[in-house]
Amino acid sequence: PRKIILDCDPGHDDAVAMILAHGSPAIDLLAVTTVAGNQTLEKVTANALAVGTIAGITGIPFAAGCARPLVREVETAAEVHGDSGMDGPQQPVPTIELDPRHAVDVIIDLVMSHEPGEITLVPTGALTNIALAVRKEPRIVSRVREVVLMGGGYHTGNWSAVAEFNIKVDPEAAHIVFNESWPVVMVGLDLTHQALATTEVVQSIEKIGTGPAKFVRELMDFFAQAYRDHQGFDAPPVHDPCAVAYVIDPQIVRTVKAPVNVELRGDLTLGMTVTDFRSPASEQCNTSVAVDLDHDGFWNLVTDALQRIGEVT
Ligand SMILES: Nc1ccc([C@@H]2N[C@H](CO)[C@@H](O)[C@H]2O)cc1
Ligand SMILES: [Ca+2]
Repeated sequence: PRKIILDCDPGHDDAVAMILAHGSPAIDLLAVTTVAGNQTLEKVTANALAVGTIAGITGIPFAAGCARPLVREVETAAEVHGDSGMDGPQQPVPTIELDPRHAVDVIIDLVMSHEPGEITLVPTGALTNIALAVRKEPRIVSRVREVVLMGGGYHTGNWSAVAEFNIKVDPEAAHIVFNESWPVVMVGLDLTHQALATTEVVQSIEKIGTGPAKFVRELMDFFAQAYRDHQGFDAPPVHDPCAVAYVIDPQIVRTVKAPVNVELRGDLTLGMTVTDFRSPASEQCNTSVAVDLDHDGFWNLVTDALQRIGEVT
């Protein structure tokens, strides 16, 4: 199985990413780390512990990271995720303890204690923790197998006309991550807007009939309403598990090699992941962007993971 660290800001879709990573036999989830984004660090961390409790994610470190972006002020997405950051389902009292270490140190400790090329980083929130980890311990760059991040978009934005939330809330961190020499796979909105939780999808999840499945169904109900009200979508795009799905089965997501860099100075374009498709990418290009999703294949991974998790007492 692929060893991953999931750095997230739960977040309805982060919660599904956690459950997919935990339930998939192709993934060995080594740690869950949190970063401020969808809601404050305190709230997204409480949500991560709640999801871990509901899905039975025990025996691995859950560690909180940065409470704000490297340079800018915190910006949350409360209108989409609600005041708790994961509105909708009833939240359990967490039975999982938070690791006392900072997320950045957990990431560094894990990467430096495993063989080079063993660990894949899967950030599904702002890139603040990843950028700081690189600055504190630059040697992780050559040891990480690849960074598969949910964020950005080559022709779409959701936090401005041209920028995506995870990148735009901490563009300096994103600039650092995209400009290191490690392989980066950008699973952006162009891809994740294909991962719609349609009525059929939600019904296939509900049919599983377990507590975790009910939890996901309730998450989707809230997310669907928020996306209908604020973004004019009939069904909500479930962004974050797409990054995990790529690690599970790269066939599920078609990618194209292309140079990507992050705009830090534009008035209109701050946080844009500028992608250069003009000519075939050079051999040295270490970034690729996700283009096409196998929709049925993707949702089958999610329902399969929920089936494998089964009931959690
Ligand atoms: N409108 C909106 C804003 C932020 C997010 C979060 N940011 C990413 C999508 O932009 C995902 O990681 C998701 O958790 C989703 C929707
Ligand atoms: Ca997220």
